[in-house]
Parts: sequence; C-alpha cells; structure tokens
Amino acid sequence: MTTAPGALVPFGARLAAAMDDHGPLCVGIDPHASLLAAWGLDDSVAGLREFSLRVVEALGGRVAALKPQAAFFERHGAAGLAVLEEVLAAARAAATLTVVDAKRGDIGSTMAGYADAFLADGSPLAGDAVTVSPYLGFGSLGPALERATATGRGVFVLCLTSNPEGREVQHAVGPDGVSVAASVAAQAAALNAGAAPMGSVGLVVGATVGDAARATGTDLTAVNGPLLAPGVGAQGAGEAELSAVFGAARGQVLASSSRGVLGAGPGADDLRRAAAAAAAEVRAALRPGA
Ligand SMILES: O=C(O)c1cc(=O)[nH]c(=O)n1[C@@H]1O[C@H](COP(=O)(O)O)[C@@H](O)[C@H]1O
Repeated sequence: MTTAPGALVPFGARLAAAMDDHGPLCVGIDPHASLLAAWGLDDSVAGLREFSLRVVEALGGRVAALKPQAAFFERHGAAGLAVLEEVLAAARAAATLTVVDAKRGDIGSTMAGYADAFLADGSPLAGDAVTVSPYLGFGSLGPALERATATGRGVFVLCLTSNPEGREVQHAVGPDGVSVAASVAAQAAALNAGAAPMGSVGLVVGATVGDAARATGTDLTAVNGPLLAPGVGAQGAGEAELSAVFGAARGQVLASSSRGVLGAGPGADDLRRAAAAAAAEVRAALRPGA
C-alpha cells in the first residue's frame, strides 16, 4: 500500500498490515487478580502496572494487536487509569496496535463523550480502536463512528458475543424478520462499503458461537471489516471452532486470547512461546497455507 506522506492511514488498513506481518492474533491484557497472584504480584496498582507492562514488553512487535480490558484498570480508580494510559503509550512505542476493550454505548450525546475519551487525538485513553455496544441502537454509535473516521481509528461493535447469555438479545428477531445480529452486521457492512483492504468498523463475533451467524442470518462475508473473535484459549475455542464459526469470512478475523496466553507468564520467553503457539493455531484456521 502506498500512502501520501502525512496522510491518515485508516485503522482497517493498519490492522490488515499488522495481521499480515504478525498473524491474525490479538492478545488481551486482562490482569485478573488470580493471574497477578500466579505471577507473584500483589492485587494492587503496582502489581497491575508490573503485569501489564511486562506483557507489552514481551509481546510488543510480535502480535497483530494488544487488547487491554478497561475494567481491570478502572477498578483501581484514577491510579488504575494512569496505568492504562502507560500501557497504551508503551504499546504505541512498540509499534503495536491497541484495542481498548471498554464496551461503551450510550445515547448519542453521551456517546460523544466516550468518543472524546477513547477515539480522539491527544486523549491518553485512546488506543487504535475501542469496543462499543450497539444496544442503545446502532445509530447511537454515530459520534464514535464519526470520530473514528476523522482520526484513523476503529471500532469493534458487539454482534455475536462469546457468552451464552448474549443470544437473548443478539438472536432476537425484529418485526422486519431480521435478527439483531444481522442488522448490526449489515449496518457495519454499509459503513465499510468500498474500503480496501478492509474498513475500520469491525464486529465482535465470539469464536465460541458455533453456527450462530447462519442461525441469525448474519452475513459475515459481506462486512468488509475486521472480525474480532474472543474466546480462543480459556473459553475453549481453537482451530476447529474458528473454522466452523467463520468459514468464508475467515480472512477478516482477528482471533483474541487473554488468559490462554497470560497464564504462561511471568517469564517473557514463556509468554512469547504461548503467543507463538496461539498464533500458529489461529493461523492454521484462518489462513491455511500462509
Ligand atoms: O469484546 C471483547 O473483547 C469480548 C467479547 C466477547 O464476546 N467475549 C469476550 O470474552 N470478550 C473479552 O475477551 C476477553 C476474553 O478473555 P479470555 O477468556 O481470558 O481469553 C475478555 O476481556 C472479555 O471481556
């Protein structure tokens, strides 16, 4: 891809390049208290900082993206948010894309506040993309979508989540006969139309959802945006599950694992080995022959 000097490269293009370079694996930074204990760290801000920065240090420049889960930082208040800021800056310095997993969603005027926090240039909490929730109506995400476009960032909209409870909302069918998930995917597809190599409006589709896309009439092949697939590793999904869920859409998938990789720590080499094994497994499912 050639780009004019100084031109904004959209998130979708940056992620596609990172997936080509490093394989389609994202590692989630989920500093559970139990993981901190297993690493010999306290469940404190100092432990949180040590854990998260060690993950960035070990895996920065080696995976397509890192995905810090905001809740584990927010639970420590301002000091925890300061650590999240540091983690995002460290990943940026390591030239590694970040997805802030915040799952935000609110009425449009408040969504603008979240867009300022997670998608604005100069915000210390802005990574390269953020996870958002469409359950106040897809249109309520407008301010985030506009801000992402303006700043070359991306969003991942929850579509078919990896937890079994998600079905009661996502599989529901509206008066027009279209499921909620299919409607979310179609609206993302419309926003990504014509983007190459792919657009910046991604979906979250869990690697554990089996045939949910077919069952809900959700056309993942038409999305033309990244499909973030959590559920690899600790939630039980692997090569077979990824192949079954994504089929012909597999080329757009960024598979994500948190505990499955983090549990191998604290040693940097152990983390790298676990990430490499996870990357090989997801590559076999998503890019066979690559
Ligand atoms: O948006 C997410 O990242 C997400 C969506 C989803 O459907 N399921 C899901 O597990 N996640 C997140 O992905 C991570 C999964 O962690 P592990 O189960 O440890 O790999 C957690 O941070 C979840 O919040």
